[in-house]
Amino acid sequence: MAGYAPSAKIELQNKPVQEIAEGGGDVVPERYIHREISGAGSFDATLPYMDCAPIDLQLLSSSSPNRQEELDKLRSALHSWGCFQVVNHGMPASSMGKMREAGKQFFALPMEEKRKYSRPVDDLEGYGHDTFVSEDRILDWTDRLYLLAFPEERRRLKFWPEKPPLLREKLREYAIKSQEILELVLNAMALSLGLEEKSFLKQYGENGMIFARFNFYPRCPRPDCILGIKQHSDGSAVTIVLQDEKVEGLQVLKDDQWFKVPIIPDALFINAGDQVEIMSNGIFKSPVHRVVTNSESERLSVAMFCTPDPENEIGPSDELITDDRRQSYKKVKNYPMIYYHYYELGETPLSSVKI
Ligand SMILES: O=C(O)CCC(=O)C(=O)O
Ligand SMILES: [Fe+2]
Repeated sequence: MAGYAPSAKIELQNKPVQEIAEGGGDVVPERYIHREISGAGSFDATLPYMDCAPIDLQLLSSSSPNRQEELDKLRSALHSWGCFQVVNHGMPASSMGKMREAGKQFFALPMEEKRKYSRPVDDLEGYGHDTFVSEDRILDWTDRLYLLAFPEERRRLKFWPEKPPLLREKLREYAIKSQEILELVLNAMALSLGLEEKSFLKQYGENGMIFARFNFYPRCPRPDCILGIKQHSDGSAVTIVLQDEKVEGLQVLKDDQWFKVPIIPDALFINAGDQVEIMSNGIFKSPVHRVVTNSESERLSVAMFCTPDPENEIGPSDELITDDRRQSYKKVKNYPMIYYHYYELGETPLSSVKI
């Protein structure tokens, strides 16, 4: 296969993707190649777009007579897609722009500057790329900066880049706003299912955490067989994604068909994570999604993974367990631990807690 270089495997597998990409040429290490899907048009640009109407967050949490209609829209989007785009979310467009700018400026820094924030092998936080214990896991064409961003007092600033100065300041603000959005969304989710408004937020707990992940996808010489992020669902309760303002790449699986997520200016993309699928007893889906690469443009996104208090027990709400709908998930604590264990092995984490 053209561009397939087995001999490069050991030498290159731990390099940042950005360095491989900057090396030029179309030879990429074997560990990035999805052989089962390689071939022209695998990640076809002609795929349909996800055609789900954006949700108005302000309306969801208002006392307007149109609120119920918006709650119904939310329930239907989460049931069929597991995700939606949100407008009127309260995140200033300027904050969104600054976050993208900060991320782009960070990845544009010289490697030695970025390496000051490298993720240690036994840690989740810091700058780095995929590392898998298992040799046969295919690697993602992305470099990342992963930081616990909320609550503020739990930040580990040694991983927070000093350059560009914009990053620390803007991420701090962005995380506080993200927590507000999360709370509104969890409450609306519960209400839309006829539950007590705070029931999901109570499960989430007061000691929940938000992890920010800047995903940088360099230009890729083989978009036909290399993925920016392989298909997965998120281990969070809710993920709030700030997409690149120009470059598409995110795709969602629904009924065995991939759909492209369109770029809607000033909207945020929100998806349920596995823990909301559990709380809703499977009524809401934690969608399988992936990111494709492209050879023309790099792409940057920022995902905010809203993660319940690891001490809290997460489980299907009692009211959602009925004669017609049996309990489909076990109660879990610290689900991300379970998630990473199965993800490493290439298995579906959520299956391990299904009854
Ligand atoms: O880059 C994106 O648009 C989504 C990223 C994503 O799915 C993730 O970080 O889990
Ligand atoms: Fe994701």
